Amino acid sequence: MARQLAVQVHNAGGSLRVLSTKPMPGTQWIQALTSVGCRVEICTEPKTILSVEDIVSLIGTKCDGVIGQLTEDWGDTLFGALKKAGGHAYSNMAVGYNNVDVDAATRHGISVGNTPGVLTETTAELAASLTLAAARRVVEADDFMRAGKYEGWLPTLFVGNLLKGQTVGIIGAGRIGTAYARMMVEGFKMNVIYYDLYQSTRLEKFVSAYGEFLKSQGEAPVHWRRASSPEEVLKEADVISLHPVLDKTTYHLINKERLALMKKEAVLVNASRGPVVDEVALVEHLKANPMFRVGLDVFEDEPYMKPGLGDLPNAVVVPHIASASKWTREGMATLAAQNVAAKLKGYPVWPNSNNIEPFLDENNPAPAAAPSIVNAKALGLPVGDGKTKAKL
Ligand SMILES: NC(=O)C1=CN([C@@H]2O[C@H](COP(=O)(O)OP(=O)(O)OC[C@H]3O[C@@H](n4cnc5c(N)ncnc54)[C@H](O)[C@@H]3O)[C@@H](O)[C@H]2O)C=CC1
Ligand SMILES: O=C(O)C(=O)CO
Repeated sequence: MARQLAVQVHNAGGSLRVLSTKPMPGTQWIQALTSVGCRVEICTEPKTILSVEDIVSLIGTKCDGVIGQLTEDWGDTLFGALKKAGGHAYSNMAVGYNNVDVDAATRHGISVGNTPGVLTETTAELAASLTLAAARRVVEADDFMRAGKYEGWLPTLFVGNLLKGQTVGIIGAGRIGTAYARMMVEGFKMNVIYYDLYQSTRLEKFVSAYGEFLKSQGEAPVHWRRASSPEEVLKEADVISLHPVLDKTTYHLINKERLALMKKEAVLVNASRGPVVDEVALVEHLKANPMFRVGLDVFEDEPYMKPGLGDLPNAVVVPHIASASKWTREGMATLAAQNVAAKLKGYPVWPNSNNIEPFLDENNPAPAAAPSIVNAKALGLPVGDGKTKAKL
């Protein structure tokens, strides 16, 4: 029998019971649930990652909805337990949902929400931060200063890579990949080559227009190119940033063979999911190519790094913080709560998950809709008109 885990309760008399497996930032998300009559129970256990058994215990015998985390294994066992407890709604507090067996949720008639859009710029900014930190060896230099090794300016001290006029490669030019590309184009006048299953017309139009602007200023224009394979990107780009979803087509997308195609002094950034990169092959490549650099926010075996990665000076590593801005994390919590609240209230699905701004305005009623349900079609859920306003 799993021990009783500590919870914090809001609106104790609420007719619907919604569990959050972790405390989340802000209060708007709690109001989104209590305002529609939910009792909200927040697990306050200090344990970083709850087990399936922990969550089954928290769900108990009556639970209408759950907000969970990307570190949790949401599959047949948990959706079966939620279904058995009378539940209908689940949401990840994340846009990525590779930790969720969506088919299992659908089989149990449970909606699966995610939180797109609210973390796009925050994540892209962290990827840009990792790009600069890796390209200009900031962490190595910081360590050097703190160790008291600085004896004065030298022509060759921590020489890194210039970004201006170089080529930035994007693999996965969706919301975040496109936002990152724009930052690198606007900020450093980089040329773009991207690979995605779909054409990114927004990115292409932006780079073309910005190139025309630069020409009007008497400056060299920037260019874009859509690659027909990841290999094209890896061979041509000086900086490559990974922003695809993690699925069977992107697992180990960067492997030993593709690393060998990259320029010896390239910078590789990963703020998508760790398993997109074969991390063992990456460690070997970093050891053999000291001028090759990486900036990593995610890891194949989170929270652990593959052996040797943490010892390498040409690797910048941070603990999955790409979406960690106050506005974004509070917004993720709000969207996740609204996904659950809307499903429990029988509201339709929002028609455009790429425009979630209306759900984040604290001064106006949120739409009476679920911001983003990834199995809405499979569950036959109605899609709203995008106009119905009501305070969730
Ligand atoms: N490190 C962090 O804290 C964060 C990580 N993420 C990760 O970033 C991912 C992307 O997020 P968004 O840009 O909002 O999603 P998105 O759905 O807008 O973009 C993902 C892109 O990947 C592309 N893609 C899918 N399979 C591909 C393949 N085999 N090769 C190339 N491209 C492929 C899709 O066509 C799409 O354009 C999320 O799924 C999540 O895993 C997202 C937010 C924060
Ligand atoms: O939203 C996601 O997919 C994350 O990784 C959260 O930062």
